[in-house]
Amino acid sequence: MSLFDAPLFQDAIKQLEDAAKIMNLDPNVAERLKYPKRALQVSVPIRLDDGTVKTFIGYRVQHNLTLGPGKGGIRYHPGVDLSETAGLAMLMTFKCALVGLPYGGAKGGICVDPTQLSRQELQALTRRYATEINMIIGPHIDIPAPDIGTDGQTMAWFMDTYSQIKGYTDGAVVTGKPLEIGGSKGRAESTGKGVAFCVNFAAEKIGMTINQKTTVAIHGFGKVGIPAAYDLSAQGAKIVAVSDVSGGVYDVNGLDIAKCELWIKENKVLKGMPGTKHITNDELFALDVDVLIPAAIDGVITKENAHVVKAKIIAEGANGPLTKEAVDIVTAKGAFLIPDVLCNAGGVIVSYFEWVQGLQSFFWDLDEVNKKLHSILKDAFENVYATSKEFNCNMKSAALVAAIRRLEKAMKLRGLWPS
Ligand SMILES: NC(=O)C1=CN([C@@H]2O[C@H](COP(=O)(O)OP(=O)(O)OC[C@H]3O[C@@H](n4cnc5c(N)ncnc54)[C@H](OP(=O)(O)O)[C@@H]3O)[C@@H](O)[C@H]2O)C=CC1
Ligand SMILES: O=C(O)CCC(=O)C(=O)O
Repeated sequence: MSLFDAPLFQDAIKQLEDAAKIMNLDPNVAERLKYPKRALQVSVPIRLDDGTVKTFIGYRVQHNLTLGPGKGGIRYHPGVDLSETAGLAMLMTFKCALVGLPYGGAKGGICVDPTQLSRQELQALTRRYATEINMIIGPHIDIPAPDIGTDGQTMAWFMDTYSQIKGYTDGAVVTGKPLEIGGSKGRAESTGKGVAFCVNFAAEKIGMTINQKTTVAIHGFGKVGIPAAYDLSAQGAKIVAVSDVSGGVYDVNGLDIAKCELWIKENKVLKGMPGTKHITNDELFALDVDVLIPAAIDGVITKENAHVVKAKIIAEGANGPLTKEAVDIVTAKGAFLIPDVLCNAGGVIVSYFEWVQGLQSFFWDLDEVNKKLHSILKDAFENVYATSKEFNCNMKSAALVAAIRRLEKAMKLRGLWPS
């Protein structure tokens, strides 16, 4: 697999080219943005509980560092490869630029199924990976965070390993840490909360109010899907379906989210939850709901199934859940699409708050975190919406245009690209 092969990377390039055309972007800037600045592949050998040694392959890619240190999650998933990681790093560049954070874009990951490893093996994997990529990370170089298959515990092991190498405790090297070791209030729920904020902003634009009549389906019931479900159901919306790899559970009267969360904690998968109807993930996409939130993995809505989507608002909680062709189909049908780099930016925004708080050793209360999150997302949403009107394009293209505008100015001021 080359750097350019993954569908997500190719899709990111297509989005970039599309935005470049719309905004008549300087071709030198477009050319520079097509390539990651730096990509590191590492071997991560660990001793398994049975005494054998197994080697996993890990990556850290920094796409563009014009605006500041690299920022982006670490993914543990069997689908991780260099090209997908590079595509995700590119999306992080656009996301951070769009919401005005002083960060560049980066992403990392290991090709592994974390559910097949014990806690001890996961700790060994994380510590060895942190050691192997140590040379290109740091609080002012590149700051990882959780993504699919990783969590606060992963960040704690990562931060501890980095601190051991440095010889002093340095929490600002990662975000998404548990509160006890310098995490921020609100980070764990921030991505899902941001998705719920964006759904409300979009609803307002199309004259919809989120209330007891609103129906919602959520694909992916993890760190993004769960808090989004809680926030929207707290507003009265009926979450009629949620899903994981085993498929979905459906209740026309609305699911009890706390019960779903408890069920998954005890049974690992949603399938079989009493009092609900089992549906497939494909059936979930086709539900006649007001809001569809794909919050699992990329490339799940394509030109093959986009035509079955009926939702009025599609909120991209995941990175790249709709391919470019799918975005064109659903927006042509009149759906309001909230693009990933805006919709799921709540996570990196509160990561930024965590980093700032950690560097200052001065921590904020939850209300302050959530107010600041709302304010940044609202401004970014209005900017993307206004850009979509200015260029007569969909929200996906508008988000990239708005992000690249900011980035282009910074690139030219710094003179970091060949003129
Ligand atoms: N966490 C964060 O702060 C941020 C995450 N994101 C993006 O959001 C998405 C989800 O991340 P996150 O919630 O952290 O990940 P998690 O690992 O916490 O949850 C992922 C969820 O998606 C489900 N899932 C995985 N593969 C499939 C599939 N093929 N079909 C259906 N469901 C599937 C998982 O099911 P199961 O548990 O059964 O595997 C799980 O419910 C990713 O695209 C990520 O990049 C974006 C911004 C920030
Ligand atoms: O919180 C962060 O730093 C990054 C989160 C992330 O990986 C993402 O937004 O896709």
